[in-house]
Amino acid sequence: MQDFHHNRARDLLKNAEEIFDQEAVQTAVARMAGELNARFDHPENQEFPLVLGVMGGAVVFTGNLLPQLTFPLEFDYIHVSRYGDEDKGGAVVWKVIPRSNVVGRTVIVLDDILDEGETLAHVKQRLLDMGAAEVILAVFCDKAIGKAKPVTADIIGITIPNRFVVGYGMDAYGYWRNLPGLWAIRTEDLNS
Ligand SMILES: O=P(O)(O)OC[C@H]1O[C@H](OP(=O)(O)OP(=O)(O)O)[C@H](O)[C@@H]1O
Ligand code: HPA
Repeated sequence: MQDFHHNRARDLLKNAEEIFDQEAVQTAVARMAGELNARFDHPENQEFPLVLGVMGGAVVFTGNLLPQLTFPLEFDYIHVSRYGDEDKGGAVVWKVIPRSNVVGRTVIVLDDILDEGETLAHVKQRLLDMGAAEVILAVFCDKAIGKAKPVTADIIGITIPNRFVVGYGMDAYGYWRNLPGLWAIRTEDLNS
């Protein structure tokens, strides 16, 4: 069983193409931190935003970005999944819902990828329905899918081509969230 997954993961990566290396990723994240600091790190800005990481894909992005933010904030997480171990999205499934600490707050939502936009549209609406004062969507990558999305991100790290990617928190079939760069999976290696 373990060797099946080990070999399948290695085969996927063998045929994949690195589209953004670690340095490019880190440069993009530093720029995003700068954009957030430019808005929130002022003595006259007395906000105390709530930063919400969308688990599990945002775990790496969140861990990199947070120490680069220089203003007072509270951190929490939510857990939503739409892809599971597939390469096509389905219904949005909530695993950990937002808490009452969102009420009246400026909420900065961190996610790894805006693909079809269903997940973050759902997340944003839920936060607003719960009473968040403002929701800022910060996504590490925005996939150019060639059609309109139900939501747009306020802060974007990189725009990626319309390909299924792994790395920097993103997975295919559970594999390769741990890669420091971004790799596009070969179409023939996808299930759908
Ligand atoms: O814009 P969308 O098409 O809705 O896709 C984006 C979402 O898909 C991924 O989550 P996934 O459901 O794979 O769960 P994961 O975070 O555990 O990988 C990713 O982390 C985003 O939250
Ligand atoms: O391209 C992707 N890769 C990994 N996870 C994803 N979730 C939505 N799109 C993607």
